[in-house]
Amino acid sequence: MSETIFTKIINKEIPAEILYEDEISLAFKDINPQAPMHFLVIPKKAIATINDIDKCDREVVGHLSWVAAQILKEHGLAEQGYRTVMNCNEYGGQTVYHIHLHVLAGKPLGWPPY
Ligand SMILES: CCNC(=O)OC[C@H]1O[C@@H](n2cnc3c(=O)[nH]c(N)nc32)[C@H](O)[C@@H]1O
Repeated sequence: MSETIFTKIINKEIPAEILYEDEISLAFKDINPQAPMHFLVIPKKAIATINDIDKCDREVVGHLSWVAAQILKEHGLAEQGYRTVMNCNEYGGQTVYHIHLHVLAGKPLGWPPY
């Protein structure tokens, strides 16, 4: 698996504002927030894109949404609503090739998201 900057965050080699961590996932604030609350939830396994999710990864990918909801509930932001986004490759605007669930909350979000 190719290393990305997220590997360094997982290994605590570079700092991040961590919101949640367990043996298979990590959640941390996005460095360039696009909403009042904008964080990322990533698997500790370095899966490059959605296209690279193996059948054996399904549970950890679903776990990312559960983690997102737990964090938002803790912050009182779950009931009002929020958006989760996972971008894939160039057209999806993916810039870090380690899958990550964007979680945007804290304000009404427009649609479509482009
Ligand atoms: C642009 C959407 N496509 C995408 O691939 O998002 C990647 C997301 O990762 C964020 N990011 C990049 N480097 C870092 C970093 O060192 N630290 C943190 N805490 N976030 C980072 C970036 O702001 C973007 O929202």
